[in-house]
Amino acid sequence: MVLLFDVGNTHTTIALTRNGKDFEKYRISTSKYETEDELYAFLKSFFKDYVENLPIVVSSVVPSVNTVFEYFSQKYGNGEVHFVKAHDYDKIIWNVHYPKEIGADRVCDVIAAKKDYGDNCIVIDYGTAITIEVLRDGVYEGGAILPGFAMIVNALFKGTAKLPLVELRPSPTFIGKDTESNIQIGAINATVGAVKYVVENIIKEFSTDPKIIHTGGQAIFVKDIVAGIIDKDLTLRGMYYFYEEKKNTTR
Ligand SMILES: Nc1ncnc2c1ncn2[C@@H]1O[C@H](COP(=O)(O)OP(=O)(O)O)[C@@H](O)[C@H]1O
Ligand SMILES: CC(C)(COP(=O)(O)O)[C@@H](O)C(=O)NCCC(=O)O
Ligand SMILES: [K+]
Repeated sequence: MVLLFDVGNTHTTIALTRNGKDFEKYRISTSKYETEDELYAFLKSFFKDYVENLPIVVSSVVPSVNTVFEYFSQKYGNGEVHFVKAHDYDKIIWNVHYPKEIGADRVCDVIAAKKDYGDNCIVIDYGTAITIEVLRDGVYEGGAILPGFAMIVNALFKGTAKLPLVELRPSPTFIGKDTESNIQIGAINATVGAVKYVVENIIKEFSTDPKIIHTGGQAIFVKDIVAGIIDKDLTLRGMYYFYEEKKNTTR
C-alpha cells in the first residue's frame, strides 16, 4: 500500500492504492491543512483501512506545504517520502531548458501518458491553471500554461465593479443574453477555444497523430467539445509509476 498526495493550488487529492490502478481517493482544499496532525485527522476521518506506517508519494506545486509531508512521513508514515521531480525520473528525456522547474503534476501526467497511451500524446490538465503537455516520440518537449476557468471568472470579479462570480459551466450558446452567460462564454467557452487552438497548432508539429488526453478537476467542461478522452486518475497513476521506478532503481 502507498499513500499518494496530489497537491494542487486549489485541491489536494489523497489516494490509497496497492496497485496503481485502483484508488480510494478523497479531495480536500489545499488551504485546509498546515500541520501533519491536521492532515492525519483528515485521513482518519476518510479511510477505514489502516493508513499508518506507509510510504508516501507527494506531487506538489505548492512549496509552502511540502514540509507538512516530511513531518507526516516521520510521525505517521514509515519515514519514506518521495517528492515527484522530473530530474528524478530518467525514463523520459525532459527536452526543455530547465527540467527542475516543471510542475510535479505535469511530470506525473507525462509519466502516466507515456506508460498508458504511448510515445505521442498531448495531455491537458484543467485545474487552477490549465496545463498542456507535449510528449513526442517518447520525449517530453514542453507545453503551455493557461489561466484556469475559475481564475478567469475570479479575475473578472475582482477587476470590475459589477461582474459577479458565476457558476463554472460552459454556456450552451455563444451569444449571451444575461451577465452570467456573457461571463461563462468569455471565461469557459473561450478558454476551451484557446485550448483547441493551441492543441491544433501543436498537432502540426507531430508526424504521427498524437493521442489527446484530458484530466484534472475541471476536465468535465470539455467533454464532447474537444476531441480526446477524459482520464481522471492520470496524475495519480503517474505518481504511482514514479514511485515504482524509484523503488526499482534504489534496490
Ligand atoms: N468533488 C469535487 N468537489 C469540488 N470541486 C471539484 C470536485 N471535482 C472536481 N472539482 C473541480 O475541480 C477543481 C479543482 O481541480 P484540480 O485539478 O484539483 O485543481 P488543482 O490541481 O489546481 O488544485 C475545483 O475548482 C472544482 O471546479
Ligand atoms: C502550472 C501549475 C501552477 C499548475 O498547477 P495546478 O493548476 O494543478 O495547481 C503547476 O504545474 C506549476 O506550478 N508549474 C511550475 C511551472 C512550470 O511547470 O513550468
Ligand atoms: K493539476
